[in-house]
Amino acid sequence: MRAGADGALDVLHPLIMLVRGLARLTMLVLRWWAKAPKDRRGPVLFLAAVGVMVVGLLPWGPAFAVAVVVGTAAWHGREGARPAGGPGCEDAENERLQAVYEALVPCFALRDDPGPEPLYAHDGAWERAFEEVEFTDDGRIGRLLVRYPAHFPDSDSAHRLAVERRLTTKSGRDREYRFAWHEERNLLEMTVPQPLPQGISAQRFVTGPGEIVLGFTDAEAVHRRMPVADGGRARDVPPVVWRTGARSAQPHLLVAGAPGAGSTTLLRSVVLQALQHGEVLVVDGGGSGEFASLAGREGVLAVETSPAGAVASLEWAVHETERRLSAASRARQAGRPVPEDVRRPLWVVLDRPATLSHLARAEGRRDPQELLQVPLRHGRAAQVTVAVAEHLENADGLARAVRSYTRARVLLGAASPEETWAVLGEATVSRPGPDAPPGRGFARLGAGAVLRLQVPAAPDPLDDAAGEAERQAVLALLPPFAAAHARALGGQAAQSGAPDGPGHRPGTKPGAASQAT
Ligand SMILES: Nc1ncnc2c1ncn2[C@@H]1O[C@H](COP(=O)(O)OP(=O)(O)OP(=O)(O)O)[C@@H](O)[C@H]1O
Repeated sequence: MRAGADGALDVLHPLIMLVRGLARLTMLVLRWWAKAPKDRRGPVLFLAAVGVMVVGLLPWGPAFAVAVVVGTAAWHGREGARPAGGPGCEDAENERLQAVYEALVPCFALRDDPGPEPLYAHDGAWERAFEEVEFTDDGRIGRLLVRYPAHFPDSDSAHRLAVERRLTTKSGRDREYRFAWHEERNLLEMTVPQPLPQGISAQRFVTGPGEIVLGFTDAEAVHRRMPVADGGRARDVPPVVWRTGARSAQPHLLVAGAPGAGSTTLLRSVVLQALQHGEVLVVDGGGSGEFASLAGREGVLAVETSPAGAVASLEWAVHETERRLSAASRARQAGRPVPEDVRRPLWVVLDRPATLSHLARAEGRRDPQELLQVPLRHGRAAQVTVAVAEHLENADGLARAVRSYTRARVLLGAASPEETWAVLGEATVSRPGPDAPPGRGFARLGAGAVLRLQVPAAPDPLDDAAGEAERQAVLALLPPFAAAHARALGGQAAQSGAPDGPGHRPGTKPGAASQAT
């Protein structure tokens, strides 16, 4: 019985294909008709009638015309119905698109539009407004190119956000969307982006001096490709590279994130890269010991976890910044090259400083964040880079200087459009989906585009719960322990006239001491 039905279907297949193609062609014509302005319909109808007459008068014209129609219908009907569909599929798609259109009417329609046929009206058809539409295999909108009226204030982010919100709601909130506003053509493109490169571990990235890989982004968002090792395989991925140093327009970094979204991991990844060419002073305000693996390593000046230690180390960083500035200025005046110890990058890395400031105030001490003002303000010229990470919910505990001078920004995890605006200076309704892994978010360097970001995995190597391969990757990047380093640092600081290195404990390794407490 079943074999018989299959046989009949095989015999009827060309006919089914033709009928399907004819139905699709008819839909195309009807859609065009609904979409076309009234004043264009008449002339086109007239031209079509003339064409039919001319073809009818030619000797082989009708036969040729039938052959063209059959061929076109066969071509259009060659692909079967999509899984979501069958005959009802197009109806369902039309319904979805009409719902999206209706949702956009309040944003785009003018109350007393003088035009005879406004693009957006409550009884309007989506066909006129949506230039291109693509559906995914499961019947959901995958891409939409929306034409909007010229009066829409597309440079106003609140208006843009309202449109993006409605599009997201009507297209399904459980997915991430990317919006591209083409202001010069009054077009808005909504796409569902491909997943970002994931699971890439910390490693020696192929970068130039002063370049730090924050993570990886969409292929179409950046031109650069970077070879990385991913689970034993080499692949090229599009990186988000932050340029630091004297020529950088964004010399300092602020990472804000939901708890557990991976901001500490990003700082650790930054420190591992910074240690390749410079020295790092770490202040761990969370006090959870997540930077303990760095203590005592070559190039790590201190790992402070207490308000007292943080204040002492940051006071040293202030003096060191000033020393570098005056040494560089003296060298330039004398026509000498800037000394090597002034050109060597110094990093001041703070995780959760708001907590530390709170504790310092409670203990009647100086707020450690106050001391960041000098490195933030003058660090660029002194090769001093500041990187700060804070939980979104504590972002109001960040000092003004931190908020003003950190122009490289990263936002990790779920955030409201308002929080996104506060961190990135641009609101977007798009957010990592519910299944997004930690380390997913957005990056913005200065006034550049907001880029989706996946941070490489760089877990605390002392964390037993982390994956073995990722922990080993971090351990392989850690510099060796430096027993003599603290003594050298004390001597160098004494020579330069600055206080005795971070923590003011001459001859000791302040980071190791303070981490141990
Ligand atoms: N980019 C990443 N890739 C893989 N795992 C990650 C990534 N970022 C973070 N993780 C994992 O997610 C967990 C939380 O990370 P992390 O401690 O960095 O987040 P956090 O935002 O600093 O959290 P907290 O609220 O504890 O301060 C850890 O187990 C970490 O290994």
